[in-house]
Amino acid sequence: MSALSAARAALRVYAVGAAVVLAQLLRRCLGGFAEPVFPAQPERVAVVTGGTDGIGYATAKCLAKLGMHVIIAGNNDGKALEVVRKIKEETLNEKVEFLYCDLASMRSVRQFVQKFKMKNIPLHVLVNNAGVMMVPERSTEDGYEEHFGVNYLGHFLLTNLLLDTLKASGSPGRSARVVTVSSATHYVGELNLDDLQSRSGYSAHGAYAQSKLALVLFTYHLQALLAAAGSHVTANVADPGVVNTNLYRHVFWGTGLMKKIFGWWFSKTPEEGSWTSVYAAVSPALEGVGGRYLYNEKETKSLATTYDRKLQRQLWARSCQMTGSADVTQDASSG
Ligand SMILES: NC(=O)c1ccc[n+]([C@@H]2O[C@H](COP(=O)([O-])OP(=O)(O)OC[C@H]3O[C@@H](n4cnc5c(N)ncnc54)[C@H](O)[C@@H]3O)[C@@H](O)[C@H]2O)c1
Repeated sequence: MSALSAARAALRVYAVGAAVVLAQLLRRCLGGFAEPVFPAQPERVAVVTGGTDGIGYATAKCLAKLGMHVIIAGNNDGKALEVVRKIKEETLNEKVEFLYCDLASMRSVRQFVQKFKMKNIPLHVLVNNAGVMMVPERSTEDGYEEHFGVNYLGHFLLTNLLLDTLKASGSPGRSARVVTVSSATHYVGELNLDDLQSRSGYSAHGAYAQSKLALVLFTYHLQALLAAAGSHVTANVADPGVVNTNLYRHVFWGTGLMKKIFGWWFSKTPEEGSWTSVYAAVSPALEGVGGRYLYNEKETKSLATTYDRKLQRQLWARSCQMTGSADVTQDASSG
């Protein structure tokens, strides 16, 4: 990517961010974000990636409050004990735990799944929440560009490895659910199938937006495969809006400063940012409903390209190759 294309990618990301911020400010002036009422979820099990921080923490806490057994899958093991203790204390739910999972390592993702499966418990909700944003050019353990590797491929592999458990846990009228957290930046993302790893030139903004676009394409294709197989599992995308978290630690210093000073005013709180994920995870209105892009707890349209079935299939096939995964949903649909 040339310097000009990188600057264009950055401008596009900032433009979409500014549009979301303006809409959020307007909403604040008109009364703000009202906390939705979610039904209790006893006997249900959820895995939340990146649940030690930000939106993931708020999601894990909210699900625990609803009575779910919550397993936080994360790489922030330094915080794990404290986070689990806090959630247990605040929700009076003892069924909260942490299992190490570094999405930048396929080996770690596989180990996580192995440990999870050894528990012999069902899985009703998988929230693919963890993410990195605008990190300097770096590679994952497996040699993939970090945004693509962590945000997208790590979750692709995790979901595929957990699909059999999700399928066994869903039932007619009570589907298991995959919730994948994307972002408004997907609207300005471009998926370059010939250069998914940004080898021809790196733009942190472009790479983040591409990973978030890939997650939407992934979700829609997953939903199509699950529906074709008659599985009682649904897959939806949640867009949290602009949320006051540490995700912005790598942004341009001027933007970071603005966020520090005025963030409380124009951003959602992590709790507000988690509501769309929780809505996707538990709302009765979404029973049996998949393949939706959800924003502010409502369905909305994603970028036109995300509905391109051919592109979805191409990305899926490439992702199977890159993660060394069998196409388990295909197997299931034919079996
Ligand atoms: N904050 C926002 O404004 C915003 C906007 C749109 C979308 N999102 C999305 O919301 C999700 C949560 O972001 P956040 O704002 O809470 O950020 P955050 O930085 O507060 O939390 C991110 C979490 O992801 C985890 N994580 C990072 N790398 C990981 C790895 N290799 N393996 C496992 N876990 C890893 C971190 O440990 C952390 O727990 C992300 O997917 C982000 O892209 C956030």
